[in-house]
Amino acid sequence: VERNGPGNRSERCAGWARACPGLEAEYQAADAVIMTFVRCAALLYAYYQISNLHKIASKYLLIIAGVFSTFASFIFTSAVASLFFNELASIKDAPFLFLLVADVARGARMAKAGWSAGEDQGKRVGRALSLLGPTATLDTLLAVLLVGVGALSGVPRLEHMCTFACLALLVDYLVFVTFYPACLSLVADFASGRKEMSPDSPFSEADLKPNPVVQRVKMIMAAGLLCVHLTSRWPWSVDNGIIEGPTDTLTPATQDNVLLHSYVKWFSVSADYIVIATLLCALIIKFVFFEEHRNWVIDMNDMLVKEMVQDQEKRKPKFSVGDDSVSEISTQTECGLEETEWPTLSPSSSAAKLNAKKRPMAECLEIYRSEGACTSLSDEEVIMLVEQSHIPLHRLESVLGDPLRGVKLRRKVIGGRFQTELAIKQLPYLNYDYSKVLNACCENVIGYVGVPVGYAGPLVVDGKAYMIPMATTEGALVASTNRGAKAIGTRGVTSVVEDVGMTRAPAVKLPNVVRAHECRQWVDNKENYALIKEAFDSTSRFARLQEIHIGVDGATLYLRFRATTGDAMGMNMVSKGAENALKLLKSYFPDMEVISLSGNYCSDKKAAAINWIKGRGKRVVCETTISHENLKTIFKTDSRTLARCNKIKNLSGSALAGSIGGNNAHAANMVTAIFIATGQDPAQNVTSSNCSTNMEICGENGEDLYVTCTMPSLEVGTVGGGTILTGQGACLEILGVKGAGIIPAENSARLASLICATVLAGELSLMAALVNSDLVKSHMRHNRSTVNVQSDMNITLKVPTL
Ligand SMILES: CC(C)(COP(=O)([O-])OP(=O)([O-])OC[C@H]1O[C@@H](n2cnc3c(N)ncnc32)[C@H](O)[C@@H]1OP(=O)([O-])[O-])[C@@H](O)C(=O)NCCC(=O)NCCSC(=O)C[C@@](C)(O)CC(=O)[O-]
Ligand SMILES: NC(=O)C1=CN([C@@H]2O[C@H](COP(=O)(O)OP(=O)(O)OC[C@H]3O[C@@H](n4cnc5c(N)ncnc54)[C@H](OP(=O)(O)O)[C@@H]3O)[C@@H](O)[C@H]2O)C=CC1
Repeated sequence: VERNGPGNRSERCAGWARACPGLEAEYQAADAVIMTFVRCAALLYAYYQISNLHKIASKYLLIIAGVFSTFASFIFTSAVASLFFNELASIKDAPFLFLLVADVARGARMAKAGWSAGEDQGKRVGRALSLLGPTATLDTLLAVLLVGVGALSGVPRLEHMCTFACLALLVDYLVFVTFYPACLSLVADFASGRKEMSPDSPFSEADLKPNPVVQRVKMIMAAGLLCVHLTSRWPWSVDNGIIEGPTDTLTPATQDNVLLHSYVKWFSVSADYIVIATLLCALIIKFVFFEEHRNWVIDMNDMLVKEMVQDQEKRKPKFSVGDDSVSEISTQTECGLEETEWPTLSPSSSAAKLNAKKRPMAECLEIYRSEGACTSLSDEEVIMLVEQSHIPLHRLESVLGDPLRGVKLRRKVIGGRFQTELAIKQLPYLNYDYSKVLNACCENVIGYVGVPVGYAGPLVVDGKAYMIPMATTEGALVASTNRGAKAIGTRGVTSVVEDVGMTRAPAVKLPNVVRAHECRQWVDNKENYALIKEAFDSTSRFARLQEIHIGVDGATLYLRFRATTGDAMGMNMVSKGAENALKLLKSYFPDMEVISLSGNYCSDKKAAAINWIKGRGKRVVCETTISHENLKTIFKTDSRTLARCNKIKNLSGSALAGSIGGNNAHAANMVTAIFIATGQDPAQNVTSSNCSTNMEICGENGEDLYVTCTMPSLEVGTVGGGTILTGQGACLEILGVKGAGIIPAENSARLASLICATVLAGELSLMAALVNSDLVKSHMRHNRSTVNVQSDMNITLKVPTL
């Protein structure tokens, strides 16, 4: 390659790591233009990578992969480059180059493998490396050959930069296959167990498998480029026509010429930097203010939503009925979305809409299989794959890497399959954090049901006033509880709580009653119990076995494991512990058969006397005294009437009905409303509503009322289960019991005492309504809507003629 410089100077400037003499002096306009172009391209490429990264992985991965792989590789490259380049400072474009060659997405994919939930992160990183390694090798080879072409360009600075870029690529590759996975395994190990850092979608090896078609194209390109390099760098072709000129032949200029030359040089350099600076500012502004991200963005769709809200008053929708997304959004706003909170629609869904042409099935399948995900497929294409059973409908969230888009597409598929589009559109789905639901609270999600939350209070419990959130659709319930809280007043409720512990009772069968008896005796032995306890406790940081109570039925044993579970309700925890304990027991009794991990002697979610008698979860007792004055003014009754009714209704009536744990008026009402509001398992209202309400006259003249509520089996938690959801978490926060307490079970015990105190308030108020014959009247006022209920006038009762 030959190049003529100023002053008729010829200079050979091609080849690996060969310095270009007089580089600074020969700052040409072409050089500046090319360099500006390269820098702009680098910035745009980096911007593209950053704005696309979140599709691959969560923000943690973005931070790990982005910061670590770019920064570490840059440091290593600079260190290696200093061995080849005398003046490292001359490579001032190195950062730009690095932006161009670094493949952050590759790093993010591997990070995802190490970060996904589950065990053996280290192994998965190794597996990811074995899958990504060959592609990374081919990519690096191809990139080196491609960038190496720049080193033949004849533009000095570009040649210099390309040489550096090749070096950077090789170092980056070495870092990626050695240092990076090692660090990743360490970080993943360190972070394992921190649930909040788990990624939003599980690791799938398919994510890492390369597209074979692309691989083949890359290999052909690499072969072609190799030929170019061989012909350009082969000794006989390089020698041909090369003039090894003097290194510095600048003609001495006049004073004016020198000045003019420096102005021109200054201007070209400044212009170069002005272009870069302007581009950088524009990109930053675009990214911060106009770009679409997962959690905070206003995109075009949101603008449509805003317009819809504005149009709502006029009741004239601007959009055609066929526009599915808009009509759904319209439903949402009518369902009561706050106008300031805009739903986040997935970037891919809006992008997908622009991609009007649906690609053929085979092509979509190839993309899905090669990427292991559907991020680059349009909504229609994804639905096509679902309908052809290539994607299970319940895996939508994970293959899309976008929970909201998963829910949205499932609604479409279900709506189409069962002709329920119109009904499904009435079900809200926007403005909800589905990432918390995934793998924790619900499957096959198509939306959510809003339940109104009211508050009762202030209710004073153990000297502190609380506002009690209650989620219910039973009108009059909150009003009633509120009245009870008012009557209790500042005297408040006093509570005592005992952490009984959660139970799980597997049913195990032995060959005969003798063996069953031996087994029972073995478990009852203190030393053996210690072994079982060790096995049980090893499964959790918080679950601690307290007792194994054994029920016998012939040769079948029911081992009722009872364990405290910190601030969690604890069903998953005790089940896990019991399973491990059974493994140990089986090693001593190989002839023991585990019939079922739950033998109904626990007893969970079914009415059973055992929980009433032995307790389950938290046992709470509350008491208060209502003054004669409050009974008269607030309840419009007196202590004798209430105490008498309580005896006849809650004690004798329930006994006559054969009720167990039902010596109360409506404890289940308050229990369930608070359960739903605070993310408890609603099905556990069965056992949790066990309550004995007692009322006695008291005071000097027997005009005050002493009331107690005893609830032996409140199954509640402030961590785990539905408590992690945003709204439910907010209600726990209102009560000041969100998450784990400072001492284990502190928060869950407080929640239990608040529920029992609320039950007491509700019991009082309903009893008062009953003795005053106010029940029907109040429910007609608070509990009967005129919407959707046919007017009485229009109903004609047709009496059949005989
Ligand atoms: C979880 C399964 C279903 C897995 O079951 P599996 O057999 O491992 O699942 P699979 O991957 O082989 O898939 C089989 C099918 O299950 C469904 N399926 C599979 N995964 C999903 C998903 N993510 N979303 C939606 N559907 C799913 C789906 O239909 C799928 O077919 P496909 O559609 O793939 O052709 C199974 O292990 C199971 O049923 N477990 C029991 C869980 C349960 O019932 N829990 C209730 C709570 S327990 C309780 O509260 C009360 C208690 C226990 O205390 C009462 C007592 O004392 O007894
Ligand atoms: N499996 C079953 O048979 C049944 C399950 N359920 C469902 O189980 C879920 C509730 O199970 P549950 O075990 O309560 O909750 P989780 O399964 O969510 O377990 C609680 C998790 O929180 C961790 N944790 C962190 N801090 C604390 C703390 N301070 N106190 C206690 N645990 C803490 C525990 O750690 P660690 O891992 O160390 O234990 C555990 O991983 C509900 O969704 C319910 O619907 C309901 C009935 C039956």
